[in-house]
Amino acid sequence: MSFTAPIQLPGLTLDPQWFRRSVFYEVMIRSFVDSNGDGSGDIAGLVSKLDYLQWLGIDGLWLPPFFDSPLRDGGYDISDYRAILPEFGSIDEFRDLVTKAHERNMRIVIDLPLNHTSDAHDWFQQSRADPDGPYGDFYVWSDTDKKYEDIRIIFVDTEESNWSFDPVRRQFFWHRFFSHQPDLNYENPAVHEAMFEIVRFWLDLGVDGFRLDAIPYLYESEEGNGEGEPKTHEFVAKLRKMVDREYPGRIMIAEANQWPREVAAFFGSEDEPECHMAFDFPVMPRIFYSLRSQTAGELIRVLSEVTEIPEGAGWGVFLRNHDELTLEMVSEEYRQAMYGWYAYDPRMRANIGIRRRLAPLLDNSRAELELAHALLFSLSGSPFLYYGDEIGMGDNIWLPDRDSSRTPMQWTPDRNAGFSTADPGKLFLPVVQSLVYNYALVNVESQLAQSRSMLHWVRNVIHVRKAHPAFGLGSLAVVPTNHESVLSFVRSYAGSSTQWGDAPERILCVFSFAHNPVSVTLSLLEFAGRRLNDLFGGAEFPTIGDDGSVTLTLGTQSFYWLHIGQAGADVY
Ligand SMILES: OC[C@H]1O[C@H](O[C@H]2O[C@H](CO)[C@@H](O)[C@H](O)[C@H]2O)[C@H](O)[C@@H](O)[C@@H]1O
Ligand SMILES: [Ca+2]
Repeated sequence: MSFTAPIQLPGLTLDPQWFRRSVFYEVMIRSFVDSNGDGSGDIAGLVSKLDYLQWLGIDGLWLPPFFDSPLRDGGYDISDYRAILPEFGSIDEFRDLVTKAHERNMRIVIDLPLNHTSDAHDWFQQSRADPDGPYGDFYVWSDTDKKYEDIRIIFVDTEESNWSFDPVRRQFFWHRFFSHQPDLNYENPAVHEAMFEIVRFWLDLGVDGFRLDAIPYLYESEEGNGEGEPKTHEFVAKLRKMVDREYPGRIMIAEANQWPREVAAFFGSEDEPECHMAFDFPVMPRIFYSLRSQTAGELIRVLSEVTEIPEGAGWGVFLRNHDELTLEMVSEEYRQAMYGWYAYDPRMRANIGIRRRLAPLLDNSRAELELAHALLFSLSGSPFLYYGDEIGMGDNIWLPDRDSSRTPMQWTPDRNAGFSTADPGKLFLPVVQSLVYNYALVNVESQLAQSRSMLHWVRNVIHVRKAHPAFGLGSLAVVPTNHESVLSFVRSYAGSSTQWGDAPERILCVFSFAHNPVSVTLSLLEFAGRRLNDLFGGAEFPTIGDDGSVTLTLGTQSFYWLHIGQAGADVY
């Protein structure tokens, strides 16, 4: 893949591969900090916490939509792509956010739902009122709801059909998500142009990239299944060309909840690149499966599958995000097992997934939280943290839909968890007050004051990861073991000098999902005779035998990151 030289933006290091070295943080503006006491988080509030995020080691923010919206789908129902929802702030405040983030060498990636708008968008209002007008063909209209009948429904909890009848235009319109979110008609070149202009608008304001929301669903056909159809890929490649030509260095991230080969298609090819990054949906539920089943087999299987992606492209790895923990990428048998372990109360489910936060999912087990994060920070791809997970925030399953895990960030034990000075009844969502996760117990301030807190642990691991380019840029090779509960792989990177000199950096990662201590033998023939040292404290581990085997003991649900010494070296 060839890169046009990026233009250096003030404050940012010039690095065409910045996204592969970055640790990202998903922050919902509405949920983070309320600067003016109106009960809703806002841009100025986020700006006030940039120092905190920088201290944590965050290099990039992913901001879910903050545009004008009736907020019937957390902002993914946009009524004006160029306007900021007034309660979140203004364009000037957004400019200030970009400047202040860049001053800290932190990038801003914004969410771009390209597939659909809100039915309150002026385009839809004009489209339904005037079929022959300039927006008449902006949406997918039909006289019948019998088209594309094989295309699945995504929001199975609320939708019975992908078609809804519009009483104004007296036709059906197509929607892959809520019936208030009509799909745009990408068969219409004017829609392409309109979207390109919106992309340019935000790039001109200095954003560093886009998460392309629900990207597989742009086109539908009778022959295909409406997911990643050839014309969808053509559009994404065309968008990439424009971004590379006009805004080199800015990135596109695919949100495609699909199998590895289908997701990988969103990277495009060397000649026809599409996205720089794509979220790894198949690996995520398998982390949760391994934690409860005490087996590493499913993770080993997906990690062993070689999915070729273009040179320079990268995966995005995550544990949780603002949506339900989707189980679309596991078999029915595994899905049922996971519902049993993680969503024993039907209230915990949403669509095909589980609407809970990380800490409650893992029953607030520190060992499991550390193990899950150690995977997040060492798997192939850039890690995306979800706001609040760094302190083990809880959720509120009594709230509707995915609001259960979008509650206000817990900063202090004071009123409204330090999120807002508003009357508590005025908050957009109540703060978590459950027995275990009550904001008086779980908050940033108290965790800053405890050196062994989850927050300090997460920060430390982030900094260790960032000291080793193999994690961001290296390859991953699964290591055979003799224990079904153990996952092991080697991350290797030969590209640049490290604290150990110019020799390739190799890191052995070992994870035990067993609920009791284990002894495991690894087979590392290629590294016979090499020394192993712990990446955190430097402690020396058993040297790999001449036959390539090494036996390690691991405590309950624990892990190691070990530096593999150079051949013949007697120190590491
Ligand atoms: O705008 C509609 C939705 O778009 C994204 O959806 C994704 O989330 C779904 C689950 O909530 C998932 O099943 C689907 O595959 C994704 O495309 C966005 O992240 C959602 O918040 C939004 O409702
Ligand atoms: Ca506010």
